[in-house]
Amino acid sequence: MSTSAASTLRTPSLKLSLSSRNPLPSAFSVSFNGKRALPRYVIVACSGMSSKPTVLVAEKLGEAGLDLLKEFANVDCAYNLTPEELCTKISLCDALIVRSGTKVNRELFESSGGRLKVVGRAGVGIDNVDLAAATEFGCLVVNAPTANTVAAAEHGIALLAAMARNVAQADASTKAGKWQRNKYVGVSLVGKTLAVLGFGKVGSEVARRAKGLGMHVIAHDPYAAADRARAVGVELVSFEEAIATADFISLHMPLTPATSKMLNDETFAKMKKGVRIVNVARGGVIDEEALVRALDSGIVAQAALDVFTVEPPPKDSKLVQHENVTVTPHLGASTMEAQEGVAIEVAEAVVGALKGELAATAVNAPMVPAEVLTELKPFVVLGEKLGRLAVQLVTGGSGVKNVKVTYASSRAPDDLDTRLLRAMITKGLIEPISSVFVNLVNADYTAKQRGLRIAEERILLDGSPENPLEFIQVHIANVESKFASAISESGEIKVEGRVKDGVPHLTKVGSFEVDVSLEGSIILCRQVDQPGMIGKVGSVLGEENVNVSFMSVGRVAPRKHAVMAIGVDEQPSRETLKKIGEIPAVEEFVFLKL
Ligand SMILES: NC(=O)C1=CN([C@@H]2O[C@H](COP(=O)(O)OP(=O)(O)OC[C@H]3O[C@@H](n4cnc5c(N)ncnc54)[C@H](O)[C@@H]3O)[C@@H](O)[C@H]2O)C=CC1
Ligand SMILES: O=C(O)C(=O)COP(=O)(O)O
Repeated sequence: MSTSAASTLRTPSLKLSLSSRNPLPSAFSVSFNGKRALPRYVIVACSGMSSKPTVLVAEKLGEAGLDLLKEFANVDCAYNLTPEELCTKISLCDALIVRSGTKVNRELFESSGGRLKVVGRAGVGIDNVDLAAATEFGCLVVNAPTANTVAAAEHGIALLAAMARNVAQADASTKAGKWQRNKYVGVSLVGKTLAVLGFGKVGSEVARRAKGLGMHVIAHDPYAAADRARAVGVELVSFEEAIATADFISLHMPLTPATSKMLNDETFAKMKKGVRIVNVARGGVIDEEALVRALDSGIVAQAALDVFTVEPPPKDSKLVQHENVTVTPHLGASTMEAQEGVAIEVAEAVVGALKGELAATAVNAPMVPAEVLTELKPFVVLGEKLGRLAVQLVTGGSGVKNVKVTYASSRAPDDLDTRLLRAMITKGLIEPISSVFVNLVNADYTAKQRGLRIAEERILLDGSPENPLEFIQVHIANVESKFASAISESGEIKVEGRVKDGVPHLTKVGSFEVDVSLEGSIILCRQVDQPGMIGKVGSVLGEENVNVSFMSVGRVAPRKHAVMAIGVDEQPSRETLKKIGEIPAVEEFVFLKL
């Protein structure tokens, strides 16, 4: 009998696997290579694939990105598929890469039959991806948020200048053989006020460039930091002030329910007469019919649009055809440099996700800084195992509905990000009792769907905050337990665990203190405390060649009740478990698979 299985473990590098072929995988597996350098921001993705995965590239992607993908996967470049063709193909694909032209909707996830595990958006805006559906289906969505920023900003500035000087209209007129120098007198940019709406990556780059053109730049962004704006020499103002004072407005916010049709009849009415508008964000942030009315009435003197509510817009679109409107066919990100960069950025994210590594640009899962993740690794494993143990102790009652997780730490609550822990505890709680696959992406969603309420509680401990956590407790309320001793004084199933030398341990069951490494499986056994019990149980297991990896006894008082926790490497047969139950001093016992 070995007393510890922990000695061979090294610091694990976290690798979460998710296999679509196995509905109940132990999907959160730890690899012990310890070699990988983690990216700055990390997120857990998924793969348990044995053969080469297949990546469907549905829109044109730069060669450098394709080369990266080909090193790891079978790459199917199939552009201009109809939605029906895409739905048919998707069931054969593990990952899909798109730009803004493909609708990645619920139907597509349904058609994938659970195989699609990663969607890569080769660009920023993910409004063409149904994130709720992706999350429900446990599909990670990654994007390429940085590589096209400058391209979009440069296009915004190009449109601003072209609009102010009627470049497109004058070009068409000149090519038509006319020479209309008086008709195309423009307006100057210098000294004019530009309101940047959405002071994120693109917005701030536009602001920087506009300052260089001598414009007075203000910005509105409810979520942007004032000091970041100040650093560019830009004042953050309210939406009302921005639209009322601007000579030019440039739009740079994402399309969300909150920003949809942000510019509409009501807001156009509050603008300075003769305002000029640039949109390289998303068509949907403008009510396009209202914009036509504002152009006709002269409130808006000119507009320059790269993006439209429906792309491509109808041929007879009044907006596109309007003589005071300059249009481009969604070219913001379309420079050679940006497309090469975006292709590499998205290909790296998709390959990493398929390998089960931690992706840097996840959109529908929490991003946890690498330093934090490195610290939390063993606690994440502990959380999942405690969830698994706790739920297996339930035998009846009103269902697993109310779970409380207690984190005891000497760190201030702000210093402890529990999202990853909560997700993996949820996984541990749900997977043993359902056929649902739970990962970091869909954990909260799945819990909600099942009516499982997970309340989190912190206990602030004195002492050194060196370790992120002292212990984690999982409590399940309003249930009966198949191991009565697991019910705590407050009437709930309670299990507690700690990390010792990097290895998760079970340290409390109900009111009984135990100490068993959380590996393999566990037998919990309550008996009348008396000499020889360890030997008796050990020899029953030994007879069947079941190796005991760890054993500990916790008791309320000498010669009273004691709970023995036994870690076993192999699963004992029914007969062996029955023999343990028949040992006279044994009052109850349970076998739990981790
Ligand atoms: N035309 C094109 O080819 C391209 C278009 N884009 C689009 O440009 C937009 C901005 O992209 P990034 O700067 O990379 O994104 P980002 O996420 O860095 O910036 C967006 C900013 O909008 C702000 N915002 C959110 N709601 C707002 C509201 N109600 N009012 C004002 N601001 C709000 C956010 O706080 C954030 O600072 C996105 O819609 C993106 O899809 C980006 C690249 C190319
Ligand atoms: O990145 C974005 O948000 C864009 O709008 C670029 O779209 P595209 O990849 O050119 O279809």
